[in-house]
Amino acid sequence: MKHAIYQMDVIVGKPEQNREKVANWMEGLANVDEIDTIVLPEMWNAGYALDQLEALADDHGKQTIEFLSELAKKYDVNIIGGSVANRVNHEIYNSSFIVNQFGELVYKYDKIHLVPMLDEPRYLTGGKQKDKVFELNGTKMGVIICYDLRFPEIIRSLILQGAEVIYIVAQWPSSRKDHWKILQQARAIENQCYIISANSCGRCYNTQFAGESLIVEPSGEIVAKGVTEKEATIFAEIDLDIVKNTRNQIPIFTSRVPHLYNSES
Ligand SMILES: O=C(O)CCC(=O)C(=O)O
Repeated sequence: MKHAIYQMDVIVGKPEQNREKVANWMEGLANVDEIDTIVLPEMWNAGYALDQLEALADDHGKQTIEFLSELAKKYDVNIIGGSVANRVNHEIYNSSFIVNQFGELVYKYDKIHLVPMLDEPRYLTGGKQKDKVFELNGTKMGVIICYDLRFPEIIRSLILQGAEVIYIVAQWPSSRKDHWKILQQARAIENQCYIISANSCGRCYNTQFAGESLIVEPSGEIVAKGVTEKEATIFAEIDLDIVKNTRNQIPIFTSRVPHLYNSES
């Protein structure tokens, strides 16, 4: 599966301009015909304009779904739609929409873990649905959003549902970029899966975002990486046989002893 990741400099508070940016980026992808899946970063519609989300959030994700569906059909690609501010009645979620190459919505995920350091719980509502895998081109996959990366339980849960690829969409700050890289490598190694991340770059108020979107193999090796703090497109092909081979060589999933893990505590 060939991927193109958009390490986007999101324009804060300007959903219309950001949609235009994404559409132009896709138009400019020279080899879009060969790409199976594209990946966008977190909150790419409004950025972290948290105090303006009442006005900026997409109502029931309608505009986002329509926009992504059109792009998916036009370019015949699956879209891991990053995440957007999404208003559902009186609540605003940080939601990821996944659309297949036929323009069909295959999954929606609302960010479960909200970030206290950013005051997210004041402006957003945390997801209430249990995490689930989705399928693209016959492969089971999962998606999580930024701070979720700090909770290994959520990725393990997706892996135990059969995921071989985990997407992480983020606006991760430069100040903690070591965590960004190390946590992704650790999650790839311990779950023997691909980790594919799209981070933003640029600034929002006083925060600089790291860029450095990654594709990490099940061995933990980084096979593609975006530049630091600048816009970029990262191309990489993943080989799912590597997941199977890694799981055969070090069979951690048959060595697990779950009845001895006090996982609810
Ligand atoms: O966990 C972190 O250090 C960054 C999290 C974050 O910025 C986010 O979830 O948007």
